[in-house]
Amino acid sequence: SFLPPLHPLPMAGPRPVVLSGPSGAGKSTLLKKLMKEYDSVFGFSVSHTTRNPRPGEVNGKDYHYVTREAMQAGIDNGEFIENAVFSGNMYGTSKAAVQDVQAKKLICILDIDMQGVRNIKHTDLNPIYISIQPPSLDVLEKRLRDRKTESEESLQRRLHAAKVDMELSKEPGMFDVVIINDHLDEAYVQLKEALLEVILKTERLKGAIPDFF
Ligand SMILES: Nc1ncnc2c1ncn2[C@@H]1O[C@H](COP(=O)(O)OP(=O)(O)OP(=O)(O)O)[C@@H](O)[C@H]1O
Ligand SMILES: Nc1nc2c(ncn2[C@@H]2O[C@H](COP(=O)(O)O)[C@@H](O)[C@H]2O)c(=O)[nH]1
Repeated sequence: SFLPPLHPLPMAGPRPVVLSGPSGAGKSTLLKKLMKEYDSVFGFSVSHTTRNPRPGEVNGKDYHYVTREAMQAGIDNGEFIENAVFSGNMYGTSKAAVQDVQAKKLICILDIDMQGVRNIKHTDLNPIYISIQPPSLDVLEKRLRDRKTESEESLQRRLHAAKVDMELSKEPGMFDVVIINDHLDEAYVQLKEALLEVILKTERLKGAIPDFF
């Protein structure tokens, strides 16, 4: 006769979320809105970088700001899930960054470049991949210039990377959802729609099964 298993099979927790797209497309702007509205659902994976902090950025919150030597030592030591060089600086997602968020029973959101997306696809993280794209390269350039965070050299490097990114994001299967961030409020609604299932699942499960994660 059929006997149910003594211990039910462990259920997988909600999938992490990867947000990618050209520098200046609006990833951080959208992410900050989302984290503010759903602070009990999402947690940000704080990357490491060798670039200097921008005015207002906080070490340990926006990034872990480290030297090249420290970053390379961490990479050599196997502490990173993925890492890349972008616009002349090193960036990477540490295993600890993702674990810190998961320990708080939050859905982990990663803000990473296209190299990061490709590398994460070879891991077992299995996230939802969302690309945030600008309406055009001209609009992107204007946003980056108006942000006043980049030198001319850094700006040109970012625009060059953006052209590649905009092409790659069209490759079938690269992203689950592509959002054009023209009007911020509309892009934000689309982002919430893309994440609705995972938001509802988390809110429901947090109430019903506290140890789901
Ligand atoms: N829909 C929008 N309309 C107009 N300006 C926008 C819009 N979305 C974002 N911005 C502005 O564009 C600039 C770039 O946005 P943001 O810094 O969020 O981009 P990002 O994708 O996170 O860039 P990076 O990858 O370099 O960190 C910011 O000054 C932001 O205020
Ligand atoms: N592969 C990774 N890319 C990352 C990571 N953290 C951020 N980024 C990407 O870098 C660029 C530039 O960021 P900025 O803050 O200097 O403007 C942007 O596309 C980010 O998505 C990471 O850990 N890994």
